Amino acid sequence: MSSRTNVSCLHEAKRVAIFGGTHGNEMSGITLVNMWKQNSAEIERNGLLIKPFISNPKAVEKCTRYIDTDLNRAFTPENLSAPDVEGLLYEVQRAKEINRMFGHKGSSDAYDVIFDLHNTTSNMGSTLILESSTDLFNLQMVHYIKKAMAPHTCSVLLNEHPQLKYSTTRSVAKHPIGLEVGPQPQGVLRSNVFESMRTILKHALDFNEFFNSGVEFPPCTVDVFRVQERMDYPRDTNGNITAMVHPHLQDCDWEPLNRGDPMFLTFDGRTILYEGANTVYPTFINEAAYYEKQQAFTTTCREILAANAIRKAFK
Ligand SMILES: CC(=O)N[C@@H](CC(=O)O)C(=O)O
Ligand SMILES: [Zn+2]
Repeated sequence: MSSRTNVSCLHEAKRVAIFGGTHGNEMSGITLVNMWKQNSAEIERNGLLIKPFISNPKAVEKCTRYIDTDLNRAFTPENLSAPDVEGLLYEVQRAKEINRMFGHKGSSDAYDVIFDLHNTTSNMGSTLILESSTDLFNLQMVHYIKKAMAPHTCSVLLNEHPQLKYSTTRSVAKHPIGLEVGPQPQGVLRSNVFESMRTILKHALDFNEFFNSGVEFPPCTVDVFRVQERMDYPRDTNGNITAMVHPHLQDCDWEPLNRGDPMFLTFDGRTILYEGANTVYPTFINEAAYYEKQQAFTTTCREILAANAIRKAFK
């Protein structure tokens, strides 16, 4: 036992998976994972069992986001407990398989960490996605990664919203963490995006190795962007889109959007302004995969999270 009371002692995090191809057209994660499946030297760390894994191989083969339904929304209690009958949607079947291999979700047998590698068509740069503001291990990890990446920025998106949170593939693990790097078109590999993702993952694995070796991480704070609201495109009565993201907003992910700022440009040249009372920080602006989800961008607010000091509990 530590003589200090302010250090949280956490269970060691030994089993770590790296998922690529949760969406079959996001090429950086797919390429990195396939590379590491062939030669894992780069991702090996002392005291860690690391498994690179293609999560939606059929979608990867077709270079499409999904076959029947979005795998990264499929890890609901209903899907995971559905009986194994013929005719299940491919991704529901796959979610059940992944839950058996890396879960079970919510149980003590689950993998410790799943890094899920994604690309966005939005100009978000390097982003880490968290699902909980109270996961000390993940908060300390993103703090470590942000520091290691400096002077390059690495934003943290906190998706903890009661209605907007979704049942991700990584949610099977005790410590789920998403990596979202852009801009990169679907089906395209860009070297800068590929290299950023590779560097973030290197730092993430280093953190994990240090933690398991017994290193103590001091208290820290993390600047995050907390998911607030989904904004849809303007539509006509038939549901067809009538406007585009305004040129002043396009590519301005993470930059403040104030009341009265341009938001959309209609096809007939009219500007639609943002009318919310508070300043928000938009992200996933004009993400290609979100047209089908009726989402032009996500608004977030800034928040500073504090994390206790942590170290591994001695057995
Ligand atoms: C563009 C994209 O696929 N983004 C991911 C974000 C995440 O992993 O939470 C998704 O919607 O599933
Ligand atoms: Zn994705």
